[in-house]
Amino acid sequence: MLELNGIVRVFEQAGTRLEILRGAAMAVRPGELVGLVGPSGAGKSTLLHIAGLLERPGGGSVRIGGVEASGLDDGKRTELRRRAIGFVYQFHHLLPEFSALENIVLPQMVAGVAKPKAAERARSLLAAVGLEKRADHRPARLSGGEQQRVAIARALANQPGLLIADEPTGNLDPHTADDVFAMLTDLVRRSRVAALIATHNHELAGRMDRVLELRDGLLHPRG
Ligand SMILES: Nc1ncnc2c1ncn2[C@@H]1O[C@H](COP(=O)(O)OP(=O)(O)OP(=O)(O)O)[C@@H](O)[C@H]1O
Repeated sequence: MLELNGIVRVFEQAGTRLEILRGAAMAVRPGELVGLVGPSGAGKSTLLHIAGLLERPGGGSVRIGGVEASGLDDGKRTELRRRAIGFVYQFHHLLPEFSALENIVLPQMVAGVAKPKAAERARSLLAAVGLEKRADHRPARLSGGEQQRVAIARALANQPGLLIADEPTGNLDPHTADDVFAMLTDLVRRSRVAALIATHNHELAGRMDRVLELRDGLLHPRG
């Protein structure tokens, strides 16, 4: 579902060249959970931005569902990103003035799904993350773990083939992180999404199918 080859990214800072990615390569299959670890500043977020078509690499190939993204113009890249990729971040980024249900309905309506169908899917996703009774709550009335569950349901609203998550449980206490992570992995496996998840939590990383370590600009299999 996701294939990266020879990914290069160089930043220029005050006259210094920072070679953050120097030919990183990886692939994630449908239903597979791949963990991404590495020291702070190694370039994990940069790699996720490139894999998520939010940033263009300085070199290399990004294929999403067999489509080579490098040759696409910005409009086509946005279209591919909206159709094929769901994102979860450390902070939920839910819209505060909308309910949990509406937060999951809206991205579907943007993608052209009619409201009744979008609401039906949103309800089933809320049930899948154990929040069917919280459908009408605004984010401020949900706990941190519940907010993150809604964010995960929202990321899966348009049935993406690829889920990209950057520290999805990084803002939660250890017990809640554990619960949310278990729910995320279960949902990913059941919906056959390919998932690439960056985390500093080595215990959670160890529960994924594979772990890749980003070091010196390259990806190394771990374990
Ligand atoms: N737009 C930019 N311009 C210049 N340097 C950048 C830019 N974006 C990232 N960097 C640098 O690239 C390096 C990698 O950053 P990145 O956020 O990808 O690391 P990370 O592995 O996700 O770190 P952390 O685990 O701390 O979140 C850092 O040294 C950062 O300062």
